[in-house]
Amino acid sequence: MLAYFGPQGTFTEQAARGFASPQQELVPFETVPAALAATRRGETRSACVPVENSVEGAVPATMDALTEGEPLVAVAEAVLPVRFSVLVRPGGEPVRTVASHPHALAQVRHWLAEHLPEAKVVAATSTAAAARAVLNHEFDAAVSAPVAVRHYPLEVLATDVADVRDAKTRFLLLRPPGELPEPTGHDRTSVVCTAADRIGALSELLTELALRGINLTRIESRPTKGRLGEYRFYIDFDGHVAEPRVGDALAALHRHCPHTRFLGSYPKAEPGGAVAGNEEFVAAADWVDAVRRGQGA
Ligand SMILES: O=C(O)C(=O)Cc1ccccc1
Repeated sequence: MLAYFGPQGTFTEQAARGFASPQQELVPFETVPAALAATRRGETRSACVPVENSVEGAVPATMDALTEGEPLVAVAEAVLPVRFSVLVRPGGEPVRTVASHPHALAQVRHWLAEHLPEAKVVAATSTAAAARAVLNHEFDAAVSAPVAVRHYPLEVLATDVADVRDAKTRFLLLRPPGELPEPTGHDRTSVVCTAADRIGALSELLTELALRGINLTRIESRPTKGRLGEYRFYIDFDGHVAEPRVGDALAALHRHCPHTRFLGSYPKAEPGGAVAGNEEFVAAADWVDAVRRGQGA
């Protein structure tokens, strides 16, 4: 079974369908933490959740849920284009309220100001929860994934709605720690580190990556929810933990931040990124191994 951030008809369901095997059952959960909790309890084999959007940035619920509770690791990622449909009840009632997930609302602000300027904008737990609420007469319109109209008998007021063309959302497939995906040569590694509150702490972490020719693909900070000014850093970079230099960099991050949590090494959904040769790092590690065995100098 595969848990996903639902209900039926979310963008996350579309991503989950891409991850699922044909016979695998998909189970919707109302929130990201609930989907992850089901996987932590072993009720589902994996969970699919959104992690970041090219326009609105990180999904805080996912970041927090990945650091709190038992560890989960990403084994795959998917990147989906995001275009919205605006759904209403059949009958042409005036639209006084419009609801959606905050990430969706942030991506259609200009469209709403132009086409529904009088409507009050309300946050919902997901785009599909907003569609369901429209059906239940709680709101008049929902900004939803185009597939939502297949699950909820609503009418399409507008399609292809997006302030920014080519917006994309990245999703992760998460499992309890176990066997890691094999390295493919175009992988990403994700970690979260709680940096010490002292001068240069973050720059030391980033330098460990730079020194090894490792390309940073994302860095986000979130408060630890403890002391004001204490942060966790979510760091994504190119490479797989099985590669000597990536393993080496992770060990260095752990030396700087004993509270480093490994969030996975998995194939990148889209090729690209700065590529630095791995060969010299492999050759150097082999040389050290030979020295240790007394067979090199
Ligand atoms: O609410 C959904 O449909 C989700 O899957 C989260 C989301 C919201 C907005 C853009 C992409 C994903």
